[in-house]
Amino acid sequence: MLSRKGNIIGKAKKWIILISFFILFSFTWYLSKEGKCKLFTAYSSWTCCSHKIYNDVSSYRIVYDQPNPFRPPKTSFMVLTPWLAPIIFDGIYDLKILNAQFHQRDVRIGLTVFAVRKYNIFVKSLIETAEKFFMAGHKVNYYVFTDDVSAIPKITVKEGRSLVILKISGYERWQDITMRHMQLIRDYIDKKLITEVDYLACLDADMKFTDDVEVEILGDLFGVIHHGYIGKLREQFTNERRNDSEAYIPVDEGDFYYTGCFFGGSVTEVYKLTNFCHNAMMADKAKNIEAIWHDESYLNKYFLYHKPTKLLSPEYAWNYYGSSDVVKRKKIIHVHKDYKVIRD
Ligand SMILES: CC(=O)N[C@H]1[C@@H](OP(=O)(O)OP(=O)(O)OC[C@H]2O[C@@H](n3ccc(=O)[nH]c3=O)[C@H](O)[C@@H]2O)O[C@H](CO)[C@H](O)[C@@H]1O
Ligand SMILES: [Mn+2]
Repeated sequence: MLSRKGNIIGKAKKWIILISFFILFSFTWYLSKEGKCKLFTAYSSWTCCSHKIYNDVSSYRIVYDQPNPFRPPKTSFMVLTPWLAPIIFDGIYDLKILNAQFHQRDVRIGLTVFAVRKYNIFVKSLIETAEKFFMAGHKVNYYVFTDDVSAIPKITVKEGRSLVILKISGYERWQDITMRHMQLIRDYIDKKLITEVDYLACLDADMKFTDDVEVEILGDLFGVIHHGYIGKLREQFTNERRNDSEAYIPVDEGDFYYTGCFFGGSVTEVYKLTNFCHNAMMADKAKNIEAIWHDESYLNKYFLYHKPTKLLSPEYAWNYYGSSDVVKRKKIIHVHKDYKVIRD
């Protein structure tokens, strides 16, 4: 009798445990669906949104933290210019939202790099780090312009991405090499890129990616605030000050000083920018003038009167040594180089 009773209790216990598990599982499933439990929503949003290309809004949903209007994400530096362009710092955006938006549009992104003469040594680490950190999960084409195709090593890129090597004739002077990339980008947009990509990012060769650089940078027109001039007065900017140059900027004008090593935007806006810079350089050349910082000076002139719609913080073009209170994550850095040797 006793053993039978014990048997019944044992069976009941098993059922109770089984039913409890079932209830617990259903409850957590419900929470994950409703976005009420972080652990499960993190898992479900990762499985549904990471690195896939979606065009149909109804086929997925994204779950993310609600923005808190009383908790601005950054208070130590301006994140909105007076012309209402965001200044992109780590922590002010949610990539889940941005990736979903850009995947919906199935965007194609081009990255141009010029590697002429000795600068081809930078290409391998630039592309390899880009494969790790640049626009993960999106369609990317790299365009490497070089005078020596055979010097560019074979680099395998991930599915959905391609590496295009383009032969160009180099220039004697390094100043001409760096300045002429405006013309070459402009002409190649006209010839090919206008139908191949939606956005174009133009980067110096002597750089490498050290952290994620994703769709947060994309917009109609973007420029990067030069790390050396972040808190400087406009009269301290190294703009061109000769008023007969097309790059001339008076001392009482200027918002930020932008670096020449990284800029971009929609392919049509980059066309306008490169066209302006090239024409301005040619007009100056006819007057026997070369702006103080070459293409960077013309770029600063363009950005003064065609203001970028997104400004990237110096996280996106940091030097290989120093640190800063403002910049927490260095996403792209300059590679150390011996100027005399490399430009020789
Ligand atoms: C961070 C920064 O302020 N960058 C600017 C500064 O950079 P840098 O001093 O970093 O100039 P740089 O030597 O990197 O030259 C600019 C780019 O031109 C290409 N190149 C140059 C020389 C050469 O022999 N072969 C070659 O391919 C290459 O892509 C290189 O990255 O000054 C340059 C000209 O004054 C440009 O304005 C740069 O954008
Ligand atoms: Mn450089």
